[in-house]
Amino acid sequence: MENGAAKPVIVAIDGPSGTGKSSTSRAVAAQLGLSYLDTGAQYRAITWWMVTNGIDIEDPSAIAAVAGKPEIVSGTDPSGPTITVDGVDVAAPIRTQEVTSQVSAVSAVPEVRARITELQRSIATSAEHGIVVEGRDIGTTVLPDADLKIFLTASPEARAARRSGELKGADVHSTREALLKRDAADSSRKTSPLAKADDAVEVDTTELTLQQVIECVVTLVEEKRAAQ
Ligand SMILES: Nc1ncnc2c1ncn2[C@@H]1O[C@H](COP(=O)(O)OP(=O)(O)O)[C@@H](O)[C@H]1O
Ligand SMILES: Nc1ccn([C@@H]2O[C@H](COP(=O)(O)OP(=O)(O)O)[C@@H](O)[C@H]2O)c(=O)n1
Repeated sequence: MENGAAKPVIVAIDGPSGTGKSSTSRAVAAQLGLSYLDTGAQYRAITWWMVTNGIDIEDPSAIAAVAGKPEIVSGTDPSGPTITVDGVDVAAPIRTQEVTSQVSAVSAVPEVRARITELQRSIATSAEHGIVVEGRDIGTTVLPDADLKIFLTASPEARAARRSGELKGADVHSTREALLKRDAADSSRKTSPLAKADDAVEVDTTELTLQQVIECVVTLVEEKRAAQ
């Protein structure tokens, strides 16, 4: 747009675990003055609530029955994203092994996805300057009309090495197995599985530095904006 504020731009970044979605999305949003939404944190938050309230994670109908109860609020400033459940800051507890190992089961429940998807759409449409939203089904289901869709990939070895680097003391082999198990569950669920949208740009980050991935995505966003 000439002589005015740029039209809000919506960027969807999807891909499996450890491909660099969070780090890339945050940096791109910060660099371009956009909001940032980590949708995985929302699924982790609802999982944390289920675990904390003693809901049987093996029972999808028990999860479905209470999916509407917790109030999840996401702060979308890329320099300090936040997440609360019923007013409690859960940024740390949602990263525990306990939550990580249960999140795929909770996020496969259609009532959970419907609730969280609605929340994601309302956050995305109210972002004044635009937003980078990262997850598994953003380009396919949550925001199919996003201005730009990116699908990040990397070899399982690279992803496991990155993740075990973060989790001090975790060995690469067991991290790789856990990560592949979660990918398989996320890719095979019936409702809105992890998938590349037909019109997404695929970026294999195996041999790229984080900085190179960020630059690549920033360039793609700028090209889109220039063409609008
Ligand atoms: N291209 C890259 N090269 C090396 N390390 C990376 C790269 N991209 C991300 N990382 C690191 O890998 C880890 C996982 O990245 P993250 O952004 O959390 O991935 P995701 O959100 O896809 O699970 C982080 O420690 C991050 O700094
Ligand atoms: N859009 C999304 C985002 C995450 N998720 C679920 O939430 C889990 C945690 O996502 P995450 O982005 O925090 O995962 P990692 O950063 O550990 O890869 C995934 O394994 C999925 O089960 C989802 O189903 N849909």
